[in-house]
Amino acid sequence: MNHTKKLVLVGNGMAGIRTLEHLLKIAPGAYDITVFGAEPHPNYNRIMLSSVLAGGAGLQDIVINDWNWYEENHIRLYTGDPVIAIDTDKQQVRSRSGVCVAYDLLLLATGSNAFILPLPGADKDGVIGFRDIHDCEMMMETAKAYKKAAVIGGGLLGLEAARGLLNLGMDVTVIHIHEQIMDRQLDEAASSMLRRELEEQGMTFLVNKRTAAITGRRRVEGLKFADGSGLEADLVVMAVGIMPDIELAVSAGIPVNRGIIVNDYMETGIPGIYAVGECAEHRGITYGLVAPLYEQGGVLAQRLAGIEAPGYRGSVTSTKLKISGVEVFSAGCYQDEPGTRSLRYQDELDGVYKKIVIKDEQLIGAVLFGDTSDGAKLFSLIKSGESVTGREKELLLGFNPGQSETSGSLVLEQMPDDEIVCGCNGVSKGAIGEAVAAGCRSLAEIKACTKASASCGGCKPLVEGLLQLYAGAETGEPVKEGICGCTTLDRDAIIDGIREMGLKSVKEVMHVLGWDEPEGCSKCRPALNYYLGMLWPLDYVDEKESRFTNERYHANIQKDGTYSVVPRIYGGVTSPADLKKIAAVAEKYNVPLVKFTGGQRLDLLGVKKEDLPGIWSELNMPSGHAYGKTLRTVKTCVGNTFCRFGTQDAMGMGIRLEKAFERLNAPSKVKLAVSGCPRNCAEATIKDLGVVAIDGGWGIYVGGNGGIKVRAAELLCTVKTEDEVMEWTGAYLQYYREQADWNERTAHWVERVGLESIKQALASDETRKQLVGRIEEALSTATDPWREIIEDREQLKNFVQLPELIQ
Ligand SMILES: Cc1cc2nc3c(=O)[nH]c(=O)nc-3n(C[C@H](O)[C@H](O)[C@H](O)COP(=O)(O)OP(=O)(O)OC[C@H]3O[C@@H](n4cnc5c(N)ncnc54)[C@H](O)[C@@H]3O)c2cc1C
Ligand SMILES: NC(=O)c1ccc[n+]([C@@H]2O[C@H](COP(=O)([O-])OP(=O)(O)OC[C@H]3O[C@@H](n4cnc5c(N)ncnc54)[C@H](O)[C@@H]3O)[C@@H](O)[C@H]2O)c1
Ligand code: SF4
Ligand code: FES
Repeated sequence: MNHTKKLVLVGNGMAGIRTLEHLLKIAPGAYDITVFGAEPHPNYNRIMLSSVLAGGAGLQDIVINDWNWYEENHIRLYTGDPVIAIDTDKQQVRSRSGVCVAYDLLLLATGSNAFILPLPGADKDGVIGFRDIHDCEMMMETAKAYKKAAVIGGGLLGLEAARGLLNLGMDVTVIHIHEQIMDRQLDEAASSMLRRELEEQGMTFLVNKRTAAITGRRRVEGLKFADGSGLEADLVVMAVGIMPDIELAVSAGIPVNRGIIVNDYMETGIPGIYAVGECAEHRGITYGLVAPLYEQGGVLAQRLAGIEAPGYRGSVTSTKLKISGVEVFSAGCYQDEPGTRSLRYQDELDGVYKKIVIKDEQLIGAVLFGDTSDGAKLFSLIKSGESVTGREKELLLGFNPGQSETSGSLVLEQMPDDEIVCGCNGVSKGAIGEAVAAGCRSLAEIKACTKASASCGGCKPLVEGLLQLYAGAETGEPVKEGICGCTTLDRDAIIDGIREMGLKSVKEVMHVLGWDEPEGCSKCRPALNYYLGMLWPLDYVDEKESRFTNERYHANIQKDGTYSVVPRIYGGVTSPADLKKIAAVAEKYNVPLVKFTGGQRLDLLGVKKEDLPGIWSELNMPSGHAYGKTLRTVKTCVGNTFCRFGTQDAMGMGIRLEKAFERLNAPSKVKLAVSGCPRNCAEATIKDLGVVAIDGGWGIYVGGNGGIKVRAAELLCTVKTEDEVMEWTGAYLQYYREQADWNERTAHWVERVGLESIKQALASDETRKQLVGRIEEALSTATDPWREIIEDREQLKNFVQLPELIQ
């Protein structure tokens, strides 16, 4: 007689199977297990459906446990056969096909259903939710025959669906009921930045819109809105939230509210029946993300294994939007509320926004846009609840291992071993440590071994940090990692690949070098665009779509959506004629603010996009490139032309440098300055390259920065003549162009590689001449972008309606 207890799991999804995985580990053979799944598939990673739709993964890639797994673990599996009744007295379940199975313990993990708005016409063909493989396949089929997609709901799911449909070649409109998209995860600033970015990717948004009806005959033809307007659509995807699937529980008399009510041990109101996952309601909360569901699964597995352990207390959640090219992270309480203190950092140039919310000395929430690399560490701090007093700056501006006692590496070191690092796949810090101990030495190997970072990718920085912590220290060498989550190749490998295989476009690089994400992301696309331009200066045609907004519009976008215009003023030396032109333009276009910049330039702020070409044309001055990864300004003092202390002509030197290197395409922005004596009024020693006059010559200083982390420039060399200044500057800048990572400022680069190595590289006359030759070649193809746009009707269309074109 078999005394093994019978466990029946209803729901072959992520939470239920995760619970079984745990249970099999801690109590192998304890139960005779049967699983019923309504879908005709083995257990798969639902999260990855977004990647499947977007073309980043195939259905075969998202299976978590294949058919063999069930067999190997002696699990009886019924797929495509939902349980339709539970007899709680007889303790047995019955499936749609009539299979009856008795249980000692029953586990409900039925997940959720997509919420379909009960609108007139919601039953038409072409109206679907986005929840399972079937929905995904249906969208992919529809995209082959139809063009216009409408996604109702601008939340995580709606936006990921919209991105996928764009990749499938459809025109996509997202209809959102509120003003701000992702209003459940983001504050106003981050939401606006996200919307702008997605609009640039090709999405159209209709906000503050309430859908009233779906029109068409058998198949959907359009939407009608409550305000009387309408939209044509061949496909409507509803992504307005989810409803826990409690139908079966209700029919069995199990107590429910929004979800199936459970206690801290996932027990329902009926003894012997448990619920886990999205269908379960714990302390009044139902969850819609896997991390908390995996936590529930862990607690339940221990309960089923008879292990005494603390119960489930509820979870703080974090989310990351899985759209390549967009970095968005949100965790905990992200809105300002009474008793909370919010700190914000915004960098309009690089499109970065960060906000942290503090209450009673603890970090309780964070929103990151543009740079989410600290997301996982902030999330870890939110969960730990430790005091963050005095660490606000570090939290907001970024963890920097080795900088302080409270640095990022310390956060990782102090993290308990059982803390989950990868929420999507339930991988703990300890498991990463074990993988490294077993020989994993790259993110790809850790991914293959543990599945950490294989889904949303939000944990990649944390996994990389742990890899560095465990393997970096052991080997004494930094671990080489991919330039972003789309590839495992580092910069050097990519550059070698491009060179050796003669690759000539961003797409080709991603294809030939085996990118995981076929479209790349906001990190790798501009980096590849830069590397290709640097390697093939004469042939490569710059890919505008791989550049950031500011570089595409050749103006700095401001927080209210207007732009700023900074004409080039060489060396900061202007003339009455230029000043008159600037004043006339500012008056004519009602420019709200005219301001001197820190680099001695005049900035016209608050300009509307459609006025840009007109202003550029009437200024008739070159672009000051105040927006790009290029030479920005050469600041000068008056030097010996007027100043009684001056020993050299600082203005002349500065103007010569600026005229030689303007329009230079660089890994990051480059600022120069020239001072006429060591009093250094032009602050040359906090610039990327500063030239300071000394008696009978010049000192050239490099690697300075006056930004977030002030760094004093270091002396590269002293020279006698202006020509030598030109040669050393050219050689140094070209060496930086060739060696630095994309987006790496000179200060970081010099710190990383060490000044000595740069001095050595530039020591020989011959090498310097070659470097100068190459920089001149690169500069020979540079044109003035403002003029180029004014003279190109195609490009002008991005700014103004054709009838208004400036000739
Ligand atoms: C496109 C998409 C992207 C997502 N991205 C993320 C993300 O990036 N990060 C994140 O954390 N979360 C994400 N989620 C949410 C995440 O997938 C869910 O939270 C998770 O899958 C829920 O797990 P579950 O086991 O509770 O439910 P499910 O995975 O839905 O599993 C429930 C299963 O039970 C089956 N079932 C229902 N009733 C019965 C029955 N009577 N008999 C038998 N079987 C039944 C269902 O068919 C289903 O297969 C995403 C969801 C979608 C749809
Ligand atoms: N990257 C991720 O973490 C990820 C990705 C996809 C899905 N998910 C999860 O899947 C579940 C479903 O996602 P979701 O985005 O549908 O849910 P959601 O509740 O997060 O968002 C739904 C959005 O639809 C909007 N909305 C509601 N009614 C509307 C209407 N009538 N018209 C237009 N907009 C309306 C809401 O304001 C909300 O912003 C969630 O639990 C989500 O967390 C997570
Ligand atoms: S740096 Fe020297 S030369 Fe230049 S303004 Fe100052 S004192 Fe005069
Ligand atoms: S947290 Fe999503 S893949 Fe790790």
